[in-house]
Amino acid sequence: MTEKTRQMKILCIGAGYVGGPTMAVIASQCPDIKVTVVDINPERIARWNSERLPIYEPGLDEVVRSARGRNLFFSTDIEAGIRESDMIFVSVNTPTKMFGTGAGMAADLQYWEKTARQIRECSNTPKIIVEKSTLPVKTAQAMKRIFDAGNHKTRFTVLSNPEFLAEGTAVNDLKHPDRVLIGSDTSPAGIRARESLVDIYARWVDRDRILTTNIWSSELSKLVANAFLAQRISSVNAISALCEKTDADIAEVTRAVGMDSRLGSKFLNASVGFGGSCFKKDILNLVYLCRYYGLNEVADYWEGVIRINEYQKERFVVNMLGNMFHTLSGKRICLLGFAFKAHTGDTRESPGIYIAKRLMEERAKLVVTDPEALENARFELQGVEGDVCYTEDPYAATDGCDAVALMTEWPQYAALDFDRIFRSMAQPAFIFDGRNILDHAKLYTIGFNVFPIGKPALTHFHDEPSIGG
Ligand SMILES: NC(=O)C1=CN([C@@H]2O[C@H](COP(=O)(O)OP(=O)(O)OC[C@H]3O[C@@H](n4cnc5c(N)ncnc54)[C@H](O)[C@@H]3O)[C@@H](O)[C@H]2O)C=CC1
Ligand SMILES: O=C(O)[C@H]1O[C@H](OP(=O)(O)OP(=O)(O)OC[C@H]2O[C@@H](n3ccc(=O)[nH]c3=O)[C@H](O)[C@@H]2O)[C@H](O)[C@@H](O)[C@@H]1O
Repeated sequence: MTEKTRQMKILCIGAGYVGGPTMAVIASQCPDIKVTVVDINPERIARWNSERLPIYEPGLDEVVRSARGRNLFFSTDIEAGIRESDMIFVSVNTPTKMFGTGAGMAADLQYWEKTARQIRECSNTPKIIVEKSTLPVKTAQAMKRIFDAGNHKTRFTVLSNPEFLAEGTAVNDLKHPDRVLIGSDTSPAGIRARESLVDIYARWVDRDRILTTNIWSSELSKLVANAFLAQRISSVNAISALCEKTDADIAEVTRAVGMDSRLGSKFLNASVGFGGSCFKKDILNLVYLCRYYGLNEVADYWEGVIRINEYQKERFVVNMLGNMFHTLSGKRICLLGFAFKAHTGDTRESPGIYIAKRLMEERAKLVVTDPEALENARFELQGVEGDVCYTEDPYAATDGCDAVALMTEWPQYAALDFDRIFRSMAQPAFIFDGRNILDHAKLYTIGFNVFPIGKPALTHFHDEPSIGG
């Protein structure tokens, strides 16, 4: 092949929830580009090469199957991948740092830095390095310094291209993104690198949805997007507490508020709290950055989003305890769902983890059920002292229970036969709907004592409540 027709080679370091699906979609949209995904975790790579992918994501199997072995490859040979690639996406994890300065707040950049050093050592040809992981603003500067230090072999150009996919809808989000964001510097090499990444996305994304910005705006926009999304949920959840005190109904309030076109109706569902690997860590990262720059009022403001989320989870437990006669000791409670949201098996930072631990502290006996997340649920709760068992069958899980606490909004849970469940439960039977997806009036009629979020409770204990249809 001549230099002109040489096949472009993309490498992605990090075969996780972002690296795997993102590269699978790029490979399926660009059959002429060779896409390789590498990881230090051999089991993960083996799963990507198997029929049982390491993550559950609707539509992902088909996309992977269409490209794997053709122009999509999963490998543990990171050095070979680096050597042969033109463009390297780095999609390693950037968790909250748990030690030293910034512990519990700053992003832990050790995986990123190790990767940067490895890239530098193994590169003999020019590389475009794409920040795919979510990173503190100014990381690209640190990366550039690492790449340039003692490097006389070749040139590196760093771009920021944060990912906005949400789990459960990742394939659709990647195929039809609201926007693609690419940050670069304005040197000729920066612009050239940016244009080559724009050209890749432009194969399937309208050019007017591909935003190009300076690199710091791009890095910061990712943190801000997540902070705004989480802020919306904490705002709704804060108001749900007020609704419960005033007999207002959070669904009616959010409908009325969301019909204002300036606010919009999406992402206004009250819940037991937000989870997922990113909202909390990215806001903490933002808070840390603000404090680092001496912006303490700004930091306090964003920290409030997390405080409300913690409060919402604790409120849920206290509500269960108070309504179940102030003791959960020895009571059997079913956690209906454990994933942090529906349509994923991911349980990272799932509110279910906190609720489960608190309920076990109260010496309740737990039965955890979830259609996709049981393996991860077991992992999250390993070593936690208490009585917990797991089953995929929701009817077996609720059998003999005193209470059901709905944690995840799996649509199949709304369609369960609650007459049957009620008959199999201890009496009085309680349902705490942490996602407001169940038909509360119907559950009440069946005989349950029903506790939604941000809506009047429906109980059989006092005067007949007005359930208002
Ligand atoms: N999970 C999500 O929905 C989203 C995540 N992000 C961001 O993307 C980044 C990655 O997130 P996930 O994919 O969820 O993480 P993940 O933990 O699922 O995947 C990261 C992978 O990187 C690998 N890795 C770590 N160090 C490595 C090294 N030195 N060399 C090779 N592989 C290495 C790990 O073994 C792991 O498989 C994070 O910064 C996250 O904030 C951004 C948007 C969405
Ligand atoms: O950076 C990331 O990791 C990603 O974080 C979120 O995606 P994700 O965490 O996968 O899922 P979301 O749909 O945002 O839900 C997050 C949490 O908020 C909860 N939620 C969501 C919406 C809502 O109205 N109410 C609510 O409680 C969900 O149940 C879930 O626990 C963002 O939506 C993505 O744009 C972003 O790329």
